[in-house]
Order: sequence, then C-alpha cells, then structure tokens
Amino acid sequence: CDALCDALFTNVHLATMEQGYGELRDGAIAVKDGRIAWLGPRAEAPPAASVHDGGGCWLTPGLVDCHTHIVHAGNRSDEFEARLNGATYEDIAKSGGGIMSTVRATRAASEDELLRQSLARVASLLAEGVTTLEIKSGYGLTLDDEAKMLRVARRVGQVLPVSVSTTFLGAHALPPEFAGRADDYVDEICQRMLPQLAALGLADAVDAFCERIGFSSAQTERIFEAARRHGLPVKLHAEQLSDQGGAELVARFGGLSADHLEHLSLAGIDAMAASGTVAVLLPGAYYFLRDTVQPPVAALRASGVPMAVATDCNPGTSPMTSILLAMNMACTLWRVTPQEALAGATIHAARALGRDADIGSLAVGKRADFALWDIARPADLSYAIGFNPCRAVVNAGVLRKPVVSLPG
Ligand SMILES: O=C(O)CC[C@@H]1NC(=O)NC1=O
Ligand SMILES: [Fe+3]
Repeated sequence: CDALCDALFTNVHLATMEQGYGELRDGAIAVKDGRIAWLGPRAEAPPAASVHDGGGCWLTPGLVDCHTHIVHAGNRSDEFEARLNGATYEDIAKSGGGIMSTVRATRAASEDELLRQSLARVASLLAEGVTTLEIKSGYGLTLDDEAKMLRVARRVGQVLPVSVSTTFLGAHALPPEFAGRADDYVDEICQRMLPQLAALGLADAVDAFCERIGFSSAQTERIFEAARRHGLPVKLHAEQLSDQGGAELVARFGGLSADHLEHLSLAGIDAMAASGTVAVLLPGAYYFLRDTVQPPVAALRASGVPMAVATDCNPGTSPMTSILLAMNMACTLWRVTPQEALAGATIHAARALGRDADIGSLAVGKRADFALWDIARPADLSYAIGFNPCRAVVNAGVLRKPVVSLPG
C-alpha cells in the first residue's frame, strides 16, 4: 500500500488460486478501498489501520456459486417421492409437472414472498463462504414474471452481503400459453422478453435449456443471436440428458460456459477448448436424478478446458444449498481432484460468469472477497461431508461472520 492500508489479515495460509492453484503459507493479505492491495509473507506485511489475526486459518478467495436457480417458490418433494416410486423426470415433465409446477408457484408468489423464500436458501450458501452467486430466471416464462424473478435476484444482492450475477433463462420450458408453439415462444423471447429485460438492465447473461424436453439447438441459436444483438454473453444447459450439440453451439458464440455436460462429445470438448468456454459441472443434479452417465472429466482435463463446480440449486433436480457438498460430490462421484474442485468454486466459476478479472483469486487489484477456514489443508474443503469449517468471510474488505441474519 502506498498510503496506510485499511485492513490486514495476517497469520493465515493463502490459497491464491492464481495459475490454477497457488499456496502461500504463513502469509498475510492487505486491503485498501475494498480491493487487495498486497499479499505475501507475514513478516513483510505493510502497516494497516486494522489488523486481524487469522489464527493460522487458511484464507481462500470468496467462493463463487456460478449456476443456481435459487430464486423460486415452493418445492417439489412430491415429485421426489413419485420418482422413488417409479416415475421418471421426463414422465413428470411431460405430464405438466416438473419445471411447470414451479412456474405455477413462482407466478403466484408476490415479489416480496419470492424474496423471502429465496433469502433463506442464499443464507445457507453464504454460511459456507460464498461471496458471489449466479441466479437464473426461468420459472416465470412471461415478460412480467421473468422480470419479477430477475428483480428479486438483484434484491438478494442488495439485502445480503453477496454479489449477484443474473441470467435470463426464459428458454427453460414451454409455457402453457404457447403449448405446441415452441417457435412462437422463441419469437416472444427474442423479439420481446430479451430486448426489454436487457433495456431494464435486469440480465447479465442469457441461458437456455438445450434438450429433448427443452429447446432445440436451432431454437437456442436464435436466442443466442438475440442475446448477441443486445450485447449479452451466453451460457447453456447443454448435454444434460442427451447430446444436442449444445456445447459446440455455445462455443461457436464464444459463450461463457456450457453446463451439466453428462453427454458431452469429444467434438464438444474440442470446441470448448478452442473457445475458452468453461465446463460447469453440476453433480447435485446427477446425484439427485440417480443419473449414471458421467461428464467426461478426464477428457476435459486433458484438453485443458477449465472446469467449474456449482450447486445448480433448484427444486426439481438439485435442491442443494451447499457448495462444499457440490465440491465433495464432484470429487467423490467424478474423480475431480480437491485442487480442481476449489478452482472450480473460485477462479473457474468466476470465469464462467465473465468476472475472473475481478474475483475468484487472490491477486492485487481484485475485490477483497475472502473466506477463512479452520482446516489443516485446502483439500479438507471437498473432503468433509456436511461439515462447515468456515470461520469468517470478507466481502470487499468488510469482515463478517459466516451466518448472516435475515430481514423480517
Ligand atoms: O426441474 C427443475 O425445476 C429445473 C431443472 C434444471 N433445469 C434444467 O434445465 N436442467 C435442470 O436440471
Ligand atoms: Fe440448472
């Protein structure tokens, strides 16, 4: 720091996540105006107005959950029960349940009620050191209801100490008003919903569900072209249940990420490697659906495609509000390594949001978003199941306890 730093966090071991990982033991990190001003050996730390002794904790970048549907009303435990009695996810969707069940509940909920239900779920993630969260729409499927969801997503970041990236996912399911007229609904998305939501500044990115029970790659391409016309980056639910060529499509648009990827092809991997598109792994949905087809983690690793890990928090396929559990699942179910899982919930997740210049690793000039952990080594974060070792969180240089209080 040229002038006196605002805060110094010392007596900590740093997992910097620079160049993919990076450790600095017995270190310290200084903050000025909400940004990282210095990091290095504890003995060389600069003076600061306030000094916090980290007690030998590990200090990582604040965790980033880069794929959630955390704003929604109601739950779908009835379908969970039905599937355990033999129904399939696609049967339920085809009979009007599934996503449409949550659409009906979300349309019926007021904006304030939607916020109240969502904040409780977000608080669970914040307790585990999450400092940035992506939140999708996709349970409204009309302009007004999609705007309501995205306003609630923005309010989450105003009410709680978390940065929120919003994603418009109007192409999540075909609403009843357009039954049998998918192309007309895609027109509604491209010609009305997306332009107005972009003009209102409610969406930071655009996503679609490219799948047999979702939207075709041709329909997805039309949505991506509309996103491009409005200067919005794209990402995609791709190859979750089948190979629709979604990964190649999102790579062709220089998209931020392709997500799920259980049925990803080698051609899709090559396209993502060439375009720098992040592979977002969502083990919660694989686990909860009792899926058996794994994403090609070894091939993604060999091709150098950056892998992120996220909760996919949603009421139908991944009712999970634990990023640490998602990290453990990625390791245990798919042989992601603990270092890859931590990169997947920090720098690679930040890259999947187009935010890696600002967050996701410990580097001078980045936002001072940190999490402090009472662990022996960083691998402990994806090793433990259901145990939360987070001892403190720092948002833009401001220290807070992990558990936040909710309004009202
Ligand atoms: O079932 C839901 O409510 C959303 C499921 C979620 N959305 C999607 O496109 N794939 C998923 O797993
Ligand atoms: Fe999802």
